[in-house]
Amino acid sequence: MCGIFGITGHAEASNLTYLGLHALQHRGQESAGIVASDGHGLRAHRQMGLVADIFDAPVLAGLPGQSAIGHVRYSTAGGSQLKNAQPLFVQYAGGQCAIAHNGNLVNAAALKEKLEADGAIFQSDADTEVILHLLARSRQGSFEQKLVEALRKVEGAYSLLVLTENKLVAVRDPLGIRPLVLGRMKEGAYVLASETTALDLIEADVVRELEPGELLVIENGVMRTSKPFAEPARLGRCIFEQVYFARPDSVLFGNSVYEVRKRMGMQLAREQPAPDADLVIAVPDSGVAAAIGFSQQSGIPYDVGLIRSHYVGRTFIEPQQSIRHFGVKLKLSAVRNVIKGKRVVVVDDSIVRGTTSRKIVKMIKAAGALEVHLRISSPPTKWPCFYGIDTPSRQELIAASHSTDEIARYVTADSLGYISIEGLGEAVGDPSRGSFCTACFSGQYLLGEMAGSAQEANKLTA
Ligand SMILES: O=P(O)(O)OC[C@H]1O[C@H](OP(=O)(O)OP(=O)(O)O)[C@H](O)[C@@H]1O
Ligand SMILES: NC(=O)CC[C@H](N)C(=O)O
Repeated sequence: MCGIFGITGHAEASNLTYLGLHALQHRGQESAGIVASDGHGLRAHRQMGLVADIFDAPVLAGLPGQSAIGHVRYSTAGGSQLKNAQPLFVQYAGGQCAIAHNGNLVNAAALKEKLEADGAIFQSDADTEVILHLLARSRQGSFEQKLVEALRKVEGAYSLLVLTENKLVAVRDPLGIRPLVLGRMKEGAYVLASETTALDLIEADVVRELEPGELLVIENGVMRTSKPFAEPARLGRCIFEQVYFARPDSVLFGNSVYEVRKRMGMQLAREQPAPDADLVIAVPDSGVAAAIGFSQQSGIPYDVGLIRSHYVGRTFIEPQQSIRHFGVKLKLSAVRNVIKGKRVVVVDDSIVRGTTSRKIVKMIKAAGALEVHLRISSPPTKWPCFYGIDTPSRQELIAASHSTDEIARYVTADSLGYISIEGLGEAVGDPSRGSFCTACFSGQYLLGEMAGSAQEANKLTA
């Protein structure tokens, strides 16, 4: 999913970027990087691993300047390798330029093939690099015009931060698939981040979300915006951000993520009750808000039945299945005294591959539960995402090939119930779901060429 953070007009730009990336670590754990500008040139530091392990005082001191951008990566295009770590950083005829990208471009492979046939030499496998090549080759006059020309050629999801010697540019794709929010510090510095939680940490005020199709330039402390640089045909905000990705303390697409998740849990309790249960527990972390909502709606008491180790990250976004498998066991353990002898409702936000649920149900039964009723606060995930979530093929998605009853048997639950897609729409405050992309649940990919590319790619990987 990736997290991006940028700041301009602050003497501590790279230190604050470090803090911002820390707050966005849940969006990507594979690699991280910061590129800073002192007004004359750019300096970069990128490495595999977690933010806290990569950056220390001497490294940050080597990134001086009043502007910086940073990235935490969860790979969706290109392997989990240092060469694909972001921000990508290049020198071209127009000067120096770094880019940090959240999202996924669906026509990157076709564009790359054309650029390579024309002599371009790529340094990474990441989709993001095509934007830099298109920008460098543009014959337009200004930097912004070159960037807009490049962006008109790409399709898919992109929230971007672009840094040059003297400009910080922020862009959100016309469908507004991934989030990007603008903030301001008391001293006047402008800040941009994937989620408001990063602004809260550095005590910046939230100004507003970037609009879909907006391009915003900050240069010498002055901000100007061109909106839209591309006309939005419709909105396609990622509903899975609300379900799983974002931190619950963030305000996303105008709503508190915590409140939205709690409403999902309440709706789930109305649609999929478990009247004879004694106890509601959550699969931490992303199932907690929904479990509290389920408990409040149903009147069944909530308790902490699973403990999460603080030293293991998110298992869904680990790149390899083998690590993911192991991660679940390492990460969660059951509280026997809470669970023993009870009929337990277990609430989680999603079942993607089924790895987590199967292990958890077994763990809870081993801890002495009489019955386990699994309740999921999103509909069955049946379709791959091409816009920034790493579920490239239908084979990996258990609900693509199994009915709810079959999944219940596979995970050894006594019952399994998902929220309906209509119920999810109610919970996110958009009953028609017209402003969201729900392709992972509905198979209805976004309109136009993107849908074509996505379905084509789906055929290739199915
Ligand atoms: O069906 P699966 O393929 O196992 O994936 C689904 C699980 O992955 C996520 O948890 P994760 O550990 O990534 O994140 P969290 O700690 O934020 O809940 C999600 O909350 C589900 O529990
Ligand atoms: N998850 C993301 O936003 C990934 C960004 C970009 N597509 C990459 O793989 O590096």
